[in-house]
Amino acid sequence: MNGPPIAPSPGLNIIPPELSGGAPLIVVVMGVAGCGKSSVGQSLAATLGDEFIEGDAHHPPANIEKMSAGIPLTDADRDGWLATLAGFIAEAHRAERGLVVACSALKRRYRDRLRGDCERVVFLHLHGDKALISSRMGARTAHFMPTALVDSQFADLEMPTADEVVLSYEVTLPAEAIVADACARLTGDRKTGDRKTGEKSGRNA
Ligand SMILES: Nc1ncnc2c1ncn2[C@@H]1O[C@H](COP(=O)(O)OP(=O)(O)O)[C@@H](O)[C@H]1O
Ligand SMILES: O=C(O)[C@H](O)[C@@H](O)[C@H](O)[C@H](O)COP(=O)(O)O
Repeated sequence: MNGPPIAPSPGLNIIPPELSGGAPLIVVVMGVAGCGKSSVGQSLAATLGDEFIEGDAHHPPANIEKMSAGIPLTDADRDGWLATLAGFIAEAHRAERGLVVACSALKRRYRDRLRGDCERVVFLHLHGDKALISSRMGARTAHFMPTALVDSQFADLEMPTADEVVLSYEVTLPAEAIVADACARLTGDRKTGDRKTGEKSGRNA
């Protein structure tokens, strides 16, 4: 594997033993716009054989219009969107299915909302330098999110802490390295590839 080695941050990157070996986990790939949620999330879901849900596809049109116009979302704007994604997570949890969701989940209370009482939820936080993330956002074509919103994204970000179940990666790492390391930590002694492949539902349309 190329790229810098993966060094877990203290207290993070540990999947509690009670989550290893049981039903597949539900992963929320989180972080500010442009950090790599969609790229890493899609690839992780494909590797695990789980369904992938693109959170952006579930914003109401008013939220997309607001962000496109360079106006940051408020807690109220995010409320219904988080409820929708929390519903998908609860459904996967009930069915004991694995699931990967790309969702910024910037604030602690948003993450608590997404998790609800589903104990199999793990957050995968992609974090990095504002300048690097801005340049990746700027290089992206055909995306509604303007680089102008990067400051508000960082202002809203509440870094996950060790009392949350979090895998944390620097965005300087290649996406393939992040996926390989996360996959190994998430599956523990479970094997990937022998699970039923998640349906690619219309949720991402
Ligand atoms: N680990 C990485 N290394 C280099 N480029 C990356 C990495 N992850 C994502 N990218 C690129 O950065 C840009 C933003 O990634 P994207 O997945 O759209 O982020 P997000 O979904 O968080 O907004 C894309 O052009 C993507 O190809
Ligand atoms: O809560 C928010 O402010 C948004 O959800 C935001 O964080 C999210 O990242 C956008 O939907 C942009 O989409 P990308 O993350 O794909 O740039």
